[in-house]
Amino acid sequence: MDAPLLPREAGKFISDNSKDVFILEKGVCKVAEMLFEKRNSKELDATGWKLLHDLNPQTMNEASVNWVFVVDTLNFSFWSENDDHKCLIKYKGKMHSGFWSLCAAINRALDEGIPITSASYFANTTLDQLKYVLRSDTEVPMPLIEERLKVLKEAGNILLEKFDGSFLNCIKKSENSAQKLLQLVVENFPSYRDETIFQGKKVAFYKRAQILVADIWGLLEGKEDGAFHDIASLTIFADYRIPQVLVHLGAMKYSEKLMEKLKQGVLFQSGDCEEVEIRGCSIWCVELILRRILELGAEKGCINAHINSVLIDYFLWDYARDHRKDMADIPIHRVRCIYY
Ligand SMILES: Nc1nc2c(c(CN[C@H]3C=C[C@H](O)[C@@H]3O)cn2[C@@H]2O[C@H](COP(=O)(O)O)[C@@H](O)[C@H]2O)c(=O)[nH]1
Repeated sequence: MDAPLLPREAGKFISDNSKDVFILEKGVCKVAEMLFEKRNSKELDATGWKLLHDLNPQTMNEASVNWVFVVDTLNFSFWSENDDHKCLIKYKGKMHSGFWSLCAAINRALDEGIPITSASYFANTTLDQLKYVLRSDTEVPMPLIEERLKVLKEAGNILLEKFDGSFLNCIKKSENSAQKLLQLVVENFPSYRDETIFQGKKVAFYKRAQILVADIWGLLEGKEDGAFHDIASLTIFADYRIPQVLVHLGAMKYSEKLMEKLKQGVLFQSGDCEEVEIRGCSIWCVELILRRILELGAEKGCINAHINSVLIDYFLWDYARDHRKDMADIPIHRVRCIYY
């Protein structure tokens, strides 16, 4: 089959043909104005990736690059059926949930002398070793542990065979292009091929591949090997938090039928039309928010060309984290998959 629509075009196509998810222009403008006011803050700057998140590696070196690769290879499906019973991981005296529980587990393992971010180790990890590394401090384990083992070992063996065991070698082949690195990741690492069919067209979200490129950009602060001249070509990373916060902020809305299913906690399959519409409309909604931010800049004579969908994503994702209680009335869509 021919090449898929890439995330931005996929988002537009899905939004143009969506039946249960809608983008609200007034909400798009309101979110754009909120972000425009923060255009000079650390929250909308590449350095925020380290400055705002102490679990992220703070040193720009090869070990940190491989830390990002391992974390983004495992960066999926942290939600629990019951929010009162979920995997929590304690690290340096603080309890972490969701994505941050993964980072806490990786850092805890490294502190214990387990070389979990070295390809020669994680390519040959056993199920028991990975269960130990990702062990929860509650009775609820991290979801999809067997799938995590499979994708981690697969990625480790490919990294050893094709990139001499280091993701930095893959980055160097990208010649400072985010799109080239994205393609290298998707072509070489099968678990990153986040693609599906929507109304007869093949569409790609590439959520983990895009966030991997973005996190490398953040780690390296957009400098040297991380100086991607086309970083603005990436879209948001279509996960289950961004849609929730876009609906909460009034930029997107669900049909009554879909909202009812979400409230009932219906388990969707990766590729279901409602799931694809939620992910695709989220992408296109943020593209419209970005477009409005740039219009505001032009209208007010202040160019903020540095703002892109990656920084908007990071801001919205962190906003969702900080406003979890305020968003309690907006359910996430539930899918168990290795893509997000
Ligand atoms: N769109 C988007 N999705 C993101 C992230 C991140 C972590 N990125 C941080 C790391 C460095 C940067 O500083 C970011 O702050 C995880 N996820 C996704 O969210 C879900 C987990 O949610 P919860 O259960 O609440 O932890 C799951 O699908 C996971 O894949 C992001 O940034 N954007």
